[in-house]
Amino acid sequence: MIEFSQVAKTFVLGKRRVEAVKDVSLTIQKGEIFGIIGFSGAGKSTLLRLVNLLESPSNGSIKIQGEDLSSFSAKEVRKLRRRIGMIFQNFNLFTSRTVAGNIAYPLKLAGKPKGEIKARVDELLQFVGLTDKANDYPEQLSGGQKQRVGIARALANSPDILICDEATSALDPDTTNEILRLLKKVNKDLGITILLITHEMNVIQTICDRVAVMENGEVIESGNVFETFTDPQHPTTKRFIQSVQQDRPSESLLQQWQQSGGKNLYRVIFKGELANRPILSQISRKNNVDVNIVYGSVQELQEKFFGNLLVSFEGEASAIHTVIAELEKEVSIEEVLIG
Ligand SMILES: Nc1ncnc2c1ncn2[C@@H]1O[C@H](COP(=O)(O)OP(=O)(O)OP(=O)(O)O)[C@@H](O)[C@H]1O
Repeated sequence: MIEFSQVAKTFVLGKRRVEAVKDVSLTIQKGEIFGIIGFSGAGKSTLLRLVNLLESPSNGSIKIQGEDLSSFSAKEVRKLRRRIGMIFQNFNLFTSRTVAGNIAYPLKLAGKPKGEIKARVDELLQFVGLTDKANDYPEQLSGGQKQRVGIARALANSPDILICDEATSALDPDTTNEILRLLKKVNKDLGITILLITHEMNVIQTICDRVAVMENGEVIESGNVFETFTDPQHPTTKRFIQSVQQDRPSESLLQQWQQSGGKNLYRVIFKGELANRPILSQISRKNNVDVNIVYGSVQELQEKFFGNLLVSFEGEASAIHTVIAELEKEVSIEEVLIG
């Protein structure tokens, strides 16, 4: 659907060159929700702006449904932009237009007849749950409601792709989840491919199918969200995941545990259907070892279980050894170093 091949974007500012995007190759499939995560300055916005040709690449090519954007005439660029809806962190609504007026705007630009515009606006208001706010002005709305208007406006011309630029970064956690549910509905019910950028791992975890992690203009890791969460490779990816996982208690609590005579701690990671089997208790019981869960969580990720537990064992040293060796055959287990 969207194919980046060795894409680079360099800004030249006098004698300074800023390599905002370097050698990015990614394919976003039709119908998926693809998230790009990275810290500030990683190059995410630049990459998005290349998709609707607000910027053109310095190198490489971008194709949408097989068409190379570099060959587009001005007219084709205008047509392309109609196929791509966009929503923003700060909503970018027209303050002097009503909710209905904001949603009608792109339809007017596209030259649609009045009756058709009215019907489409009503349909979109219903889709985003704002029928009763049609005649309000943006300043009368909450942040979540403003973003709903932004989404309705982006959908007006029935795009194939929706691009979301930090769409929930200005919202509180509850409103963020509400907007993420709406984006999921846009994807599922309307079949629209979503490309989003964010610095919040929660957004990736909640709605994305696949993710790419960017740093210094490069994609440092990409893949399926479940695999990336359960087996991150790059230290930056691990940092993002820790921000939503809290997979170990604070160092001071760990030291208290050790000082009070606590046993060695092990991290046990269960994935998918393994979480349905009582492996920990079965293997421990068979070897006459007790298992103590000290910290951790079991979460749902992409409709699969993902367990991340800190445990200690009590029993004969050789029996504990056997338990760990048997567990290693089924799950990921490693000793947690303290300090
Ligand atoms: N028009 C521009 N001219 C010069 N440099 C730019 C321009 N746009 C972006 N940059 C630079 O390119 C780099 C990547 O910026 P970009 O905005 O793409 O990152 P980002 O990951 O989206 O960060 P943020 O979340 O803070 O927007 C930064 O160093 C930025 O200063």
